[in-house]
Amino acid sequence: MTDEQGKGPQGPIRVAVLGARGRMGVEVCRAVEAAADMELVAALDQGDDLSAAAGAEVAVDFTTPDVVMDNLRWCVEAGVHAVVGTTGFTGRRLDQVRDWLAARPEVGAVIAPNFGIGAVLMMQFAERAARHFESVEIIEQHHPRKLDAPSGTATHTARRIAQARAEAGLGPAPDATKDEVPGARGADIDGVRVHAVRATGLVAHQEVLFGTAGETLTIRHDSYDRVSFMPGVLLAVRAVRTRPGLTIGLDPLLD
Ligand SMILES: NC(=O)c1ccc[n+]([C@@H]2O[C@H](COP(=O)([O-])OP(=O)(O)OC[C@H]3O[C@@H](n4cnc5c(N)ncnc54)[C@H](O)[C@@H]3O)[C@@H](O)[C@H]2O)c1
Ligand SMILES: O=C(O)C1=N[C@H](C(=O)O)CCC1
Repeated sequence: MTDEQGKGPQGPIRVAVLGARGRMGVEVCRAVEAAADMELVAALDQGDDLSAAAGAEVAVDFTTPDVVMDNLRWCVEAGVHAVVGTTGFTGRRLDQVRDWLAARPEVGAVIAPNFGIGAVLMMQFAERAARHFESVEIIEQHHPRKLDAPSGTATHTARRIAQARAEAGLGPAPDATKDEVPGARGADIDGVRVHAVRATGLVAHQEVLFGTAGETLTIRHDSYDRVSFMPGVLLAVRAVRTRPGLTIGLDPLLD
């Protein structure tokens, strides 16, 4: 239940942003400040003391893969719910987060490789199509200042496709390549080839190309502006307080 300003019975949701001076952090600060039911209580970046986020109910992390685990550990131990968009989450990292959360069962964390609603649907559509096609490859395209390749979204998509193919009893996609310049066939993520393109002018884009006898299917998503991620981030901030434990991806929040 909310009042006329959209605030809950205990006032606005107190939000801290980690990575606040980054490309995503700036946009998240703007979105939180514009949301009637939220209050930005800390905007922190490299070198700032995390204890300034102790008064927050929810911390949103868009930092870098090398620091996100320390931030997340701090949040869980401090009892601050976490919404994490930073990439670099391997299965081992997710297990580690589950362990931390097990010790603080009232705390929630949402970790999503992509907060764009269209991107979430693109991944769902790709997972659904995966069982019907012999071949699949992913082409992701991003701005050249991105630190990681392939993208978190592409890695997550590849893992979901690989799982769907395995459940459908599909073997490896056909590929006669014998003579290869290293990298020409992309990265192998659970048996799915992923090609990473970096170019000025791009923001975040992905194509999933499926093929079978006589036909192909291309599923494509484009983020032209980082505002595209904000509805998903705000949705997660609102939801995480009542979702203890680990939530991976935005899918369960959309349903
Ligand atoms: N999940 C999504 O929807 C989504 C969307 C866009 C980007 N991303 C990911 O978010 C991350 C950030 O992307 P970006 O383009 O904003 O990068 P960026 O380099 O512009 O921003 C990262 C910010 O984190 C800061 N930082 C570094 N160490 C820190 C620390 N210890 N504490 C606090 N801040 C620290 C940096 O100074 C910088 O300002 C990347 O991993 C990217 O892949 C995810
Ligand atoms: O700009 C980035 O960096 C992005 N990172 C995420 C990823 O790696 O999938 C989401 C899209 C934008």
